[in-house]
Amino acid sequence: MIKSWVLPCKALKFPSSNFEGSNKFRCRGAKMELTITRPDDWHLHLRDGELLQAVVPHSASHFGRAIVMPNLKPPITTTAAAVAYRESILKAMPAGSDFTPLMTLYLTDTTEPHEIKLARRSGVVYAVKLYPAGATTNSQDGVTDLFGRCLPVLEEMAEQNIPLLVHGEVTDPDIDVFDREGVFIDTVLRPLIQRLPQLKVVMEHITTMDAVKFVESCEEGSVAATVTPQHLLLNRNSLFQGGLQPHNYCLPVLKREIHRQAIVSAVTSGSKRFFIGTDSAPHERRRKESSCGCAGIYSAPVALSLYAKVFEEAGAIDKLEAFLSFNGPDFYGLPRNTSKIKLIKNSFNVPECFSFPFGDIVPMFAGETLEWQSSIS
Ligand SMILES: NC(=O)N[C@@H](CC(=O)O)C(=O)O
Ligand SMILES: [Zn+2]
Ligand SMILES: [Zn+2]
Repeated sequence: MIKSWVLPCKALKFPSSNFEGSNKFRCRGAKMELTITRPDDWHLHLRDGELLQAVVPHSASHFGRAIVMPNLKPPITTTAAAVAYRESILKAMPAGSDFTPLMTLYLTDTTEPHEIKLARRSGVVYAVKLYPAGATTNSQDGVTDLFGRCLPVLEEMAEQNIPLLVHGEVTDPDIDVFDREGVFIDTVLRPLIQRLPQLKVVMEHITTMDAVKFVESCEEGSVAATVTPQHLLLNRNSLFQGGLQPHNYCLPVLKREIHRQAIVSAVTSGSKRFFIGTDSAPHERRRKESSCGCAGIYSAPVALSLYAKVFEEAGAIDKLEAFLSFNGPDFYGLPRNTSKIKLIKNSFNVPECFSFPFGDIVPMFAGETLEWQSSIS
C-alpha cells in the first residue's frame, strides 16, 4: 500500500513529477523506500589473492554484474588469463550469490588482433582496457603509443563490437596533473574517434566538465562515460581537509568544484550517456597511509548509498534507476537485470575499516553517517 507522504519524507527534496501511485517510491511509516532494478557496476577492481576474497562479497551483495578491471600484477592481457581470473572470482563469491563478473583484457603495445577474436569467442570477455603506460595503479605494462602500436587491434575491436574502456589521462610529466584528462581528450580520444568512428568507447571515471562536454558531443550509443561516487561528491579540497587525506586520493585526481557540479548535472539530467562505474579500488590501509600512498578509493560497500545521496540532493531521485541499472547494459548491448533491490532511507554508520588477517581496508566515507541502505528484495 502506498501511503501519502508524511512529515519525515517531506524533508526530502523531490523532483517536480508526482510519485503518488508509483510502485518505485513508497513511504513506509517514516521511511522512504525505493525499489529499483538491480544495478551493475561498470568499473570495478576486485584484485586477486586474499584481497579478492575480502572484497568480492561487498560487490556481490549489491550488484548483478560488474566489469572487472584487468590491472593485476601481472595484468590480464590474454583471454586465457581472463578465463582463469574469472574462475578465481567465482570461487571467492559467497554461497548462493548470482553475481556475474564481466571480464576485460589489458591492452598492451603487443596485443594481437587475434586475441580480440579469442576474447569475442570466449563469451566471458566484454571489453578491452586502455591504460596509458604510467597513468595509474599497475599501468606500467600499458600502452606507450596507441596510434603507432594498437590500430590493428582497435580495428578488430570495432569489427567485433568490443568496447574500448579508457583511463583518459596523458602521462607527460610536463602536463599539470589537473589538466591530464583534458589534454588526453584533445590529443588521443578525439583523434581516435575520428579515425575509428565504429569503435565503442567508454571514458572511465570522468572528472571534468571538459569530459562531460566531450561525451555529450559524441554519438549516443557510441561513446559513453562511467562516473564514480567520489567525483560526484568530493572536490579537490577533500584531499587536504584538515591535513592530507590519503583515502580521498584516486586517479584521475579530484578536481575543482565547478567540475564536480558539471558531472552532477550531467548524470542527473537523465542522459543515457552516463552510467555507474564505482571504480572501487581497494588497497590495504598501510599502502594508502604511507609516505607514497597509492591511488584508489574503496567504495563498493557504500557506493549505492552515495549515488542515492547525489541524486536525492539534486532533486533527481527519479533518474537514479536509469543511471544505476539501465544506461550501462543498454550501452553494452546486454539485457537489463530482472531482479530488484530496495534502497531504504535509513541512517547507518560507515565502518571505520574492514579488518582482515592480512590488514585493514578503509572504505570511502569511513566513520560517517549515510542515509540510504540497500537490500536485495
Ligand atoms: N582509480 C584509482 O585511483 N586506482 C585504480 C586504477 C584506476 O582506475 O585508474 C586502482 O586499480 O587502484
Ligand atoms: Zn583508471
Ligand atoms: Zn579503476
